[in-house]
Amino acid sequence: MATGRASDNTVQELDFSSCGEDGSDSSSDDWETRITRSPESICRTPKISRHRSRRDATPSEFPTTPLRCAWKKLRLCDSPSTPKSLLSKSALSNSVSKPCSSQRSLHFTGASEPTRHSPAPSVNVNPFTPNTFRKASETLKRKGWRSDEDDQLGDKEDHTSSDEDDETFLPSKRPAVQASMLSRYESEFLELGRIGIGEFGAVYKCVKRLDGCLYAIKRSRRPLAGSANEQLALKEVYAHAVLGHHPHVVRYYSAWAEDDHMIIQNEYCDGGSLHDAITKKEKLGALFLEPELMDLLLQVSMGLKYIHSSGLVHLDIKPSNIFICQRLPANTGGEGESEEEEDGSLSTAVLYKIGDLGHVTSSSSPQVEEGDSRFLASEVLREDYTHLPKADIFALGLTLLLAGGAPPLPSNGEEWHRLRQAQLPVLSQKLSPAFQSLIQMLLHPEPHLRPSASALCRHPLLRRESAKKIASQLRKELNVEKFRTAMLERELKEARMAALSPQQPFHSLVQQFSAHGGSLPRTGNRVVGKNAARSMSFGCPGY
Ligand SMILES: Nc1ncnc2c1ncn2[C@@H]1O[C@H](COP(=O)(O)OP(=O)(O)OP(=O)(O)O)[C@@H](O)[C@H]1O
Ligand SMILES: [Mg+2]
Repeated sequence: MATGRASDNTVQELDFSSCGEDGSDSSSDDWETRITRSPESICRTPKISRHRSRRDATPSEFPTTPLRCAWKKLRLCDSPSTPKSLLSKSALSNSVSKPCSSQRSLHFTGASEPTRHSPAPSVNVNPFTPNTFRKASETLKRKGWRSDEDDQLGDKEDHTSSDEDDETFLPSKRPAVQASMLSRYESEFLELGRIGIGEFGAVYKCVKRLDGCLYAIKRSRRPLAGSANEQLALKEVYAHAVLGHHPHVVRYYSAWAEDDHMIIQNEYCDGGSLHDAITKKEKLGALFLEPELMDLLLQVSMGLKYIHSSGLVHLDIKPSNIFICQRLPANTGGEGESEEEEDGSLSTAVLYKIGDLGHVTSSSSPQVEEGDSRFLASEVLREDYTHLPKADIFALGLTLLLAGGAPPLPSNGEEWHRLRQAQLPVLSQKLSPAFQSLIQMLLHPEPHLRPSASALCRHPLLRRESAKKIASQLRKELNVEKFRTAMLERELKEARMAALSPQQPFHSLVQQFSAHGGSLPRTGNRVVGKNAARSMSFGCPGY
């Protein structure tokens, strides 16, 4: 998997500007030749190669597949729509392949009176976004980013995909592109940089001009019409649309077709993928330790439980398809997280989310497109689909091994088979026997003997670890509260003493308390610890 900064060339050469049928494919070809394949994406079993050739088959071999028809119908470049609305709209109209006049009238800035020849829309600042991004947005606002004169903006090629983007990204300096020339992607999003490349496509970090929030926009690498790739693309969209929202599944917002490529707008996960996190730790000579592995296992099991209970299976669970969201302190006590509270993952610093639903299929009537061969359960290779959800459990077991320090997994050969015969690699850390045997169960050669995702969510070992974490979090919070109370008691005592002293005039009392950043002690309904900022200003040992 390749991550990193979007090179100047890449950004410059992307051609999203056409939404007509007759858009040239040359940009796509350039695109494809520029892409370096991820190590994960090039590992396939011979069987998968067979599937691959099926995918790359000519249109005539798939003349009337429903998916093909659906794809054609998706070729709209209209106002923002869900796939469902796209489909229903397309059923009503035959004019879908014509350049869309409605798109020309899309105006998001509100900063100036939109005209037909207005430049690219700028980006709105969302006051409700988390601090980091808001700060960046406000800085930009101060710099006059959202001015009427978009040609004052900085160079688009200055954008990178680095973490500093959140703090310092600059908007694009567009040549005098008229809004009427913009694709939906361009008119609705400001691209900040490329964040990853996979088998299916490239993923870009973008800010949506209208709501000012970050999104991960995935664009298929190859033109889809006429190839079986459209089946994969649509699978991902269908799965997302059916799945709805879950804290451990990457959230889907929208999808549309543009210039014969599928574009999917997903939640942006600021911690990147688990694969990135493992690589980063490896470089530092570190590993995911047992409590972290348990947390990972519990959280991904929750996501899988949700997917499986919806009658679907993922079939491509692996570190590069598990995404990380760093939890902001402000979120930890928020409402609307009851599901997480129930599951016990509220106390964790990171949220793991299952993404990349391109291989999802129904467990009852499966159409299997195997994922990465390194994570493939042997029964799937044998085309035994009777316990498909357990194939996800198997892949999760291997994912845990990798995070726990196992050497790289084989994509075929003797070693591949040994792993599927309960012969696990030696890890570079010692795990407790209980956890070791749980991992062994995940990788059981007999799929029906592997625990289900639901059983894993209830597993005492994982629940205990999660309870320990909650207890430690609560202990920390209790200590902070104790410290605050102690400070308030001290202030109260000092105030009482000062009040009792006959020499001290009232105004000096006021001065004394304001010097402490405090307030006069009140009789009545003082809420202890309410003014947290004041108490914390004395400095809290250990925090
Ligand atoms: N929502 C997201 N938030 C942050 N980064 C993302 C997101 N989606 C994808 N990425 C980045 O882009 C890379 C490729 O994404 P994704 O897995 O969706 O594409 P893919 O083409 O299906 O890849 P593969 O076939 O290798 O699984 C990921 O490994 C990750 O680094
Ligand atoms: Mg992927």
